[in-house]
Amino acid sequence: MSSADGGRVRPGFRHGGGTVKGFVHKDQFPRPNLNDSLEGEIQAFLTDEDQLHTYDDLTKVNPVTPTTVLKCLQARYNARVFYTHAGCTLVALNPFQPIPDLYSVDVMKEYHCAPQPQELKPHIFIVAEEAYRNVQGQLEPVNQSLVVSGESGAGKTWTSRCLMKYYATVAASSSVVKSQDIVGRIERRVLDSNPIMEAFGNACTLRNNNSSRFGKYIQLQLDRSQLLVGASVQTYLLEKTRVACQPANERNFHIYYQMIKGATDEQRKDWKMPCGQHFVWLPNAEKTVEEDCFHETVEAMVHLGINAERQREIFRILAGILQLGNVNFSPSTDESQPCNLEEQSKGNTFELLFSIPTEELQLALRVRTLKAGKQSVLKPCSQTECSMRRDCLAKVIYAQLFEWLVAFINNSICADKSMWCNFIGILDVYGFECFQLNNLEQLCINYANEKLQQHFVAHYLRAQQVMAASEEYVSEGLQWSFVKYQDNQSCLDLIEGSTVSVFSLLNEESRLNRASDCKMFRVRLEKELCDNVNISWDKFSKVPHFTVAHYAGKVNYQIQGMVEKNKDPVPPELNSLLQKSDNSLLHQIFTDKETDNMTSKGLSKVTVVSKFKNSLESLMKILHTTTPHYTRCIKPNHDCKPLTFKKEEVDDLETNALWES
Ligand SMILES: Nc1ncnc2c1ncn2[C@@H]1O[C@H](COP(=O)(O)OP(=O)(O)OP(=O)(O)O)[C@@H](O)[C@H]1O
Repeated sequence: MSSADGGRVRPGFRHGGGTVKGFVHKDQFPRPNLNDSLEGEIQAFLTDEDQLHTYDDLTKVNPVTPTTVLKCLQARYNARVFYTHAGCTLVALNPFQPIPDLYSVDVMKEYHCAPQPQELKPHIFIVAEEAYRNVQGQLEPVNQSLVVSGESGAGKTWTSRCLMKYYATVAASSSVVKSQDIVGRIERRVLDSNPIMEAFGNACTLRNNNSSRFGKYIQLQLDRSQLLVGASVQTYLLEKTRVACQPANERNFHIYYQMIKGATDEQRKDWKMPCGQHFVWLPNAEKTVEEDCFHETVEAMVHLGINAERQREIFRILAGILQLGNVNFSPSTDESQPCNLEEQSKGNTFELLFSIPTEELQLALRVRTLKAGKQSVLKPCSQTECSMRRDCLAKVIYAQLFEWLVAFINNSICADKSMWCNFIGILDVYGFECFQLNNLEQLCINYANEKLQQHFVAHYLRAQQVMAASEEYVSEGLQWSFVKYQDNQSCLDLIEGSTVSVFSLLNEESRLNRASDCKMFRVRLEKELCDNVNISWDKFSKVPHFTVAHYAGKVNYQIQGMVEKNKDPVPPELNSLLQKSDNSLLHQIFTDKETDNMTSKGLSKVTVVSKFKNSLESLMKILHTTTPHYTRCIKPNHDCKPLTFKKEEVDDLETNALWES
């Protein structure tokens, strides 16, 4: 998610919160008085440099230390080997360039047809095939989850796409039906959901040119014959603020650049977007990324059944949002600078794009309606308030449009429940985040990671118990022992607990909706959570914050703005305005649902954290009923340079936590 400065701070994770240290051979325990001998063992292991790339499972490395493990990964990377097992986890190193034939249909078939795929070279297709075979197997649970994690730019989206392509190939139902109708083919439609969701939900950031600004869980539905018959997508926490505010040197969502770069003259005319027009909300438009391909998005829309008229409505809405960004409410000393919306937007722009009368839009942005008993009082907004209302309008429209698209995609690809019996889920979630300034977005993301960490720990320990009991280890006379791991339940209780927790206090403050909520939230946090060891404060800090000791390290969260973000208010005037739109899509997405959920003050009855917590709980429930498979993607250098592995830059917090001992 966004960071004001884009810079990533490395918290003291090496000595930070507890983590799963995994399962290491007893002889590998680094005891304080054996430091020298451990150092000796490390050096001895590293001497055989030519052999390092041959370790296809990091549990075979001896001793297991961050140094030895990273050296092995580096050696493998330099030998162009990008996948390595780490016990029950697959480690995927990002090559940052297409590798010929690594993911071809022939390679898919090789893994799919192999009697023992795990005997082939480590590959994401081993994970895919194992999950696929488990679905057929007798072992419960037969439903599978593929959890893909890693820091921004590590390759999660790429990996998820690879997995989807694998199943769309090996489990293709159309080849059986021999359908010639490519547009109607379910696997084609499932794959086509990717370019659409990426166009609307991904953006070029400092860390990744194609960064997903939302989390997603895709469920691939299989019938009795193991054929792919449908899919459904659940998304989490779209970073909607990006539409009206882009961090320095980053871009807005891809779709906007696709539109300005790929539209025909006719479309530009329709969207009132003449060539050369400057858009405040479209920074760094000169930067072109691979994902700037409009026709691919449109083609995918067509395949999924979004007809020309709907597309037109969608693009008009998007163009309208862009025009909003050019509306300026600050007083101008320049007399020639227009001050009303109509003049600023050159005529009837908003009437055409949003299908709402300009005067009404102007009124909704500039005037607040206060209820005093049965009477309504109109109060002009300050310039700051006007700008906030404008940004809010843009964000709420974009977020609702995204939600509508996801629902449309689901309608188009979801199979009737009677048609499928099992599923393979693919979870692509944002990794643990720690910036110089962190706020509600990071708190939610890191909370999700705490949840997944807990799930991983439980699964990891179960897997290790099975492994320890396996004949292989017994026959080799190896003794294994658990290394201390810290249960992160107390940190989860701190964040989400039902009695007194960060979320419960935040929600209370949000509901009270008092003017001094930031100060009150701080006071209450300090008072009510003063005995909790997982939270601390630096009372002398100029920026009020609290620090949470997460499993991957400590993170400071800024208190300023957190309550407001949690309330996520939408002025009621804006909602009623959008409901009046003659753009049938805009009208539809604002009619049913939003109003039911709003209080008269424009506050959502469900706060951001409650909504997120609920959706995460549903996800965890699903994960608990499946057999999980973990893939950890690793970014080998900060600058996304092809084939470059910089050990010192592999600072993925959770990855290090995995093999630190
Ligand atoms: N296996 C791969 N082979 C070739 N290139 C890859 C591979 N994995 C990732 N990449 C490259 O790395 C870029 C970043 O990967 P990706 O977008 O999947 O990261 P991410 O982990 O999803 O990041 P974010 O959290 O920001 O969304 C891709 O756009 C692609 O160029």
